[in-house]
Amino acid sequence: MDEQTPRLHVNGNLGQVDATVVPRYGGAPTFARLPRWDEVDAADVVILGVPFDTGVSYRPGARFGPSHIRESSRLLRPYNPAQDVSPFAVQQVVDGGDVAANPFSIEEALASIQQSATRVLETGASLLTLGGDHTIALPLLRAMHATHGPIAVVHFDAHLDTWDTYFGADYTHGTPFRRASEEGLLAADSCLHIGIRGPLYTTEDLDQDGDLGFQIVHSTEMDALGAPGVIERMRARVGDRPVYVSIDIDVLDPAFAPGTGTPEAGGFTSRELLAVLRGFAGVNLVGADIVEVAPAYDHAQITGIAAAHAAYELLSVLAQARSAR
Ligand SMILES: N=C(N)NCCCC(=O)O
Ligand SMILES: [Zn+2]
Ligand SMILES: [Zn+2]
Repeated sequence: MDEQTPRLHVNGNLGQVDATVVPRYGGAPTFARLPRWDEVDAADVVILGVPFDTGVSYRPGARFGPSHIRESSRLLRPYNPAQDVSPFAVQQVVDGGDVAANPFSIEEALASIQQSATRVLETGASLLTLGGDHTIALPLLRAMHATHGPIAVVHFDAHLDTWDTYFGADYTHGTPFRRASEEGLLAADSCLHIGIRGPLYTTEDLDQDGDLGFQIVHSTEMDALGAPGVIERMRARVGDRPVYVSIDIDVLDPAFAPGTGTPEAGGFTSRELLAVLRGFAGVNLVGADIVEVAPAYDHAQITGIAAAHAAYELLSVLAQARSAR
């Protein structure tokens, strides 16, 4: 540990740089100004960045997502009143840096991402990944499956991402959950998309998605169900399976997340997303990603802040599980 940097230190866990001593806008931009992985002996949760966007079909730029989310996370404070937990005090959370993903070979990038994820999971730590485009969910699910068996994916997105191919390519940001399903990585009767909306190619997109076993909470259902109703649907769907949460930031309305590659009108507010994420407390959450943050289209860190807060709620859910043990 850098002796010069005053950090919060609770329950033996090394926390954030003390913002009462070192102003938040200074110092290294690890997520929430947490320690790096190499600054602690052991970690309970590792945050990994995946700067990769070779799988996008429209606006590029999500390769800059990890650094933008980290920069946008400097203001996060130690205690989360919404979940009554201090996510960095009851567990050791660290920033594991970025995966070196080849921008010119998608398959090589997928292998590197899976390898880095596996390295985290082998230590027994939980993994939270900051993307990157949605292609990265596939190698992350490969690693999750190797550790936990069939995974119940709860997928927040405007898009199904169960399309077959784009321009003949198998590995793209519109196809990760089709590939994951074909590879047998998913608990087919327990997966759920939340926030789906917008124009499709044909009605077959929905039929094929249903054939793979997915269920959908459409964005339009939020008004009638509210966050509590969506949480109820999610909890009934996943039961006590190992759950992986994949958040495409475009699940939010472009008003709340302009900085993304394939925006669609009519999405959730950030308040709605955060409320649904809090509903994962008590669910067997084994890992998560937040993807598709493309800072070139962002303004005033709107999208980055939404992503950072989504990450904070997920870390708080993991903290609750740990303190309940
Ligand atoms: N944003 C993600 N992950 N996928 C969107 C793909 C939509 C399309 O190109 O038609
Ligand atoms: Zn999307
Ligand atoms: Zn997506």
